[in-house]
Amino acid sequence: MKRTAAATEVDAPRALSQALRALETLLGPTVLLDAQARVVALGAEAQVLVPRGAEVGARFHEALTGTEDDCQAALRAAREGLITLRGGAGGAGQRQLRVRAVRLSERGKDAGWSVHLAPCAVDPDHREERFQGMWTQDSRMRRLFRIVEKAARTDVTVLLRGESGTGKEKVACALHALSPRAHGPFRAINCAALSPSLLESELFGHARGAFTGAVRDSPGHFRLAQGGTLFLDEVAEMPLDLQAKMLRVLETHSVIPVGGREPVSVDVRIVSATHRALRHEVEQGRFRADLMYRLRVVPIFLPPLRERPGDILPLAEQFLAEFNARGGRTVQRICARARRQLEEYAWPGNVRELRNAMEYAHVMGEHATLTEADLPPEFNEQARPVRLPLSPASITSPLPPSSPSLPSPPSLPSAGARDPLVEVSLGDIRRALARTGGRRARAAALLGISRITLWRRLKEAERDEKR
Ligand SMILES: Nc1ncnc2c1ncn2[C@@H]1O[C@H](COP(=O)(O)OP(=O)(O)OP(=O)(O)O)[C@@H](O)[C@H]1O
Repeated sequence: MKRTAAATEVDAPRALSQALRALETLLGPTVLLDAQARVVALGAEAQVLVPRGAEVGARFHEALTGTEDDCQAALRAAREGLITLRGGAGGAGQRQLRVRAVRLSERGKDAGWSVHLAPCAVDPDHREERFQGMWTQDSRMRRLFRIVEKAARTDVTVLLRGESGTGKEKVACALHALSPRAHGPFRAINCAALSPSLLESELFGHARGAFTGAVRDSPGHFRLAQGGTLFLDEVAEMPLDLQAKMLRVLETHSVIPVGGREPVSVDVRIVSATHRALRHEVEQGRFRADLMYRLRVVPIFLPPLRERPGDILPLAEQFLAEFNARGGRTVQRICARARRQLEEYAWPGNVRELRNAMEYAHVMGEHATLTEADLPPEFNEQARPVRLPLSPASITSPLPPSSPSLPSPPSLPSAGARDPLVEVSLGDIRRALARTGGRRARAAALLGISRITLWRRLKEAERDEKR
């Protein structure tokens, strides 16, 4: 059929508003700027976020009521930036927007920016911190570092709780390194990795002839850690009878080696870790309450990586820089699609998994740009665990301008039709609440969960945080 001129004519304003709607569905509130950083168009969601001065033709910083420097920096930044708004919505003082600007080009020339916004509460404490080999820009983690510094000055027992790979051993090392015991030894033992009898002799030592194969005396970890710190990893897995002996050691500051009679004095600081809630283990009769109280004078909870999404890409880039320094391939950037996949992934293995994924991608890829094809197989599997695409970070990974077709949109599930593989983290809930101005019903609908589930999840989190 021959096309008529009318049939091929494009209704430009309509096409622009449809494109903006699609961008906002995929990436959140969106503002398009020309090459002089003047507003060309605002999506409906962006208009809600920047209600004042948000006129077409306005300069970006005027539209956002942010400082020119902040806005220029955000436009130039490869990573996302924060812009502090003056006289935020309702005139209620200051607000911040998390911003990522994507440069657009046309026939090799700068054509402006697609800017993606996410509201965020003003965090006066927001900044990056490197602490004892750990990096973060998350305020919870930064508060945790301050607790570690205080606890390190004393000999109090510390119980670290967190999922695998969140950095518990790193924190245990920090507690040692910052303590007056830093000159002494740091010993670590994994209570889940040994049989009960072996664990006892590894901890308390044994006398020659105590059991078949005990051909000589062995000091055990307590004595080897003399004057230093002993890190009991996976302490919840310790068998009950050994828990009783451990309690006695903590009370008497002495150990009796297996097969020995005389107690030997020990001067050791104990730091323990577990991925379980010890209180629950106590309730279930699997852990002694008295030992729990002895071990957790200072309890410290390490948040999972999915609850600090702002750490994902910077950490990924730092790991890549580390692998670049080893030689071989040099990765200069991560492409937009890979960034988005990294941000949306749920990271069940936390920072360790992120580090391993970057090492895999560094080895497998061949070019200066790391692409989604370089990522480990689980990223290309349909059923990969994903976070909901609500995080400020996840709205910020745009499609490359040259992308031939739109990827299937990240599925914001409809109410009652949740994919059971999609974990709704506390972070997702907080971001949904931020996006809906605190309206729980709307946040629940956005997340595809019931209001009751949202409420219950918040209560659980409050309880966990108090522990
Ligand atoms: N904030 C961080 N910055 C940089 N690297 C980190 C950070 N947190 C953890 N890592 C790295 O992640 C890896 C796992 O950390 P670590 O062994 O301390 O975790 P864990 O919670 O003790 O894990 P598990 O419970 O499985 O023993 C290590 O390579 C560590 O260096």
